[in-house]
Amino acid sequence: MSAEKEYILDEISQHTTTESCWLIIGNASNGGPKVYDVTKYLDDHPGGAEVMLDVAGQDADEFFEDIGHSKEARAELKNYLVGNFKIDAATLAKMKADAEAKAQQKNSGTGIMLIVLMALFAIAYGYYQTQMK
Ligand code: HEM
Repeated sequence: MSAEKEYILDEISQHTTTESCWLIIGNASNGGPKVYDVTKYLDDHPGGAEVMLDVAGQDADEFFEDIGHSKEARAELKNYLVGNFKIDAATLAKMKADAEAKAQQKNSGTGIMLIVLMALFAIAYGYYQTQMK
């Protein structure tokens, strides 16, 4: 079996037009990010060419998943596979930083929730105490 071709972001990001439109789709849950040349599919896409051109040359996985594409759409996708997305050191570092920033946001969100919950509990307890007297 020949090894699948690998592309780095620098190369993928050149393909952003109706002449040549590439997308990165895929994540850890479905075999990893892969590169698709969807140029020929632009006019056939039921969601229109514009949405695909908006994310051309980039990681479009989140957009692709958010729409909730059907099984048929996922099968169609396979026809346009050109290779794997090779994450270079700079992209990996950026993805790590983004993930950490997101995780931190989540944590601070949980922290605030905890404080609000404790405050509510304190009020409820105070109320309970006054009612018991
Ligand atoms: C090669 C990649 C893609 C394929 C093969 C594909 C295929 C399809 C298909 C078959 C549908 C019809 C509904 C369904 O069967 O799920 C659809 C709808 C749609 N797609 Fe895609 N799609 C691709 C990429 C994308 C991307 C990257 C976006 C967004 C950035 C997108 C946005 C949409 C939207 C907005 C609709 C319309 C949904 C609706 O009307 O409810 N698609 N796509």
